[in-house]
Amino acid sequence: MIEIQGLTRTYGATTAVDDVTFTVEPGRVTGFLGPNGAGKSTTMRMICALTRPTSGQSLVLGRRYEDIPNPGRTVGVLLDAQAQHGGRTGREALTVSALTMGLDRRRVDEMLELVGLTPAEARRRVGGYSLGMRQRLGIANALLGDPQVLVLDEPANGLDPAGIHWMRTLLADFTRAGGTALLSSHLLREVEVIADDLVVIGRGRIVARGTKAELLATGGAVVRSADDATLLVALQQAGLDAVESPGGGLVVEAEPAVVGRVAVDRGIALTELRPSDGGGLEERFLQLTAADAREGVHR
Ligand SMILES: Nc1ncnc2c1ncn2[C@@H]1O[C@H](COP(=O)(O)OP(=O)(O)OP(=O)(O)O)[C@@H](O)[C@H]1O
Repeated sequence: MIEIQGLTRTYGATTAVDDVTFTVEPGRVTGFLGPNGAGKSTTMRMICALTRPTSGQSLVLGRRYEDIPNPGRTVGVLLDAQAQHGGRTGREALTVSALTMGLDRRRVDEMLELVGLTPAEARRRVGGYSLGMRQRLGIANALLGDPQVLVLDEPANGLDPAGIHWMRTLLADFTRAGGTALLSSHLLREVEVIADDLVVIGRGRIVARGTKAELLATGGAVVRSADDATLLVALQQAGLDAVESPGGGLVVEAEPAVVGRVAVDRGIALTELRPSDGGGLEERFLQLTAADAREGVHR
């Protein structure tokens, strides 16, 4: 379990992480979702004691990370797959980690096989690896010490759909055995596929958390009309939380019937009206973070 309580980090006038509280449960994959610059990496770095919190704390299995002896045996971490030493081969990189942690070298071969890096690939220098291969190596490195907890920052970045499916299976096996997994992503589709629970962050603050099913169930409505600008004002005047969807139309935090009633009352012809659940987590995510996305970095 990871328990995060009131975690805050400021850089000068910027509050990168703002009073963040959530729990990552064992036996489940928790997706940490947010647009670029939302504060995911900073939060994960604070969990792993690489960044000092301005206030608040995080506990991994009841202890501060810095108080865990030989932490790689307890917490597997992948923070930046690109940052791996380019001059070493994949096998050498894992061997160095294994020796540092006091592990049997045989563990290296097991992990290479687990992440699907062939012996020939493992003999190549990491500098020549694709991003997907680096991610696999980084995951092998995180799993090397047979940890109970995984903290993975954007692990699916660079993986193709088959790679993402592979990761889902790998993390499902890990959590089925009682492991705790926290993984971040700014790509909703990845998280939708992989995670059981979700924590959504925008501009350093938690904007939603719950099981994936819960967040989808409270999805609101998607609406398009002959005059979206007028409809937006009408919905907001009716006290509803409505925002423009980057994909066109409006996302409204209300039942479709309520949205339809406002449109009828104002005489606005609708061209589309449906529960946003049908569009998956993406609309929900955009709806949740639209107001919180940092200017110019929301995608
Ligand atoms: N060392 C630092 N110095 C100054 N500002 C920082 C530092 N690290 C992060 N920030 C700022 O804190 C905010 C959150 O950044 P962070 O990297 O945690 O976001 P993120 O959600 O991981 O984004 P991304 O998906 O782009 O990696 C950003 O505005 C970033 O510019």
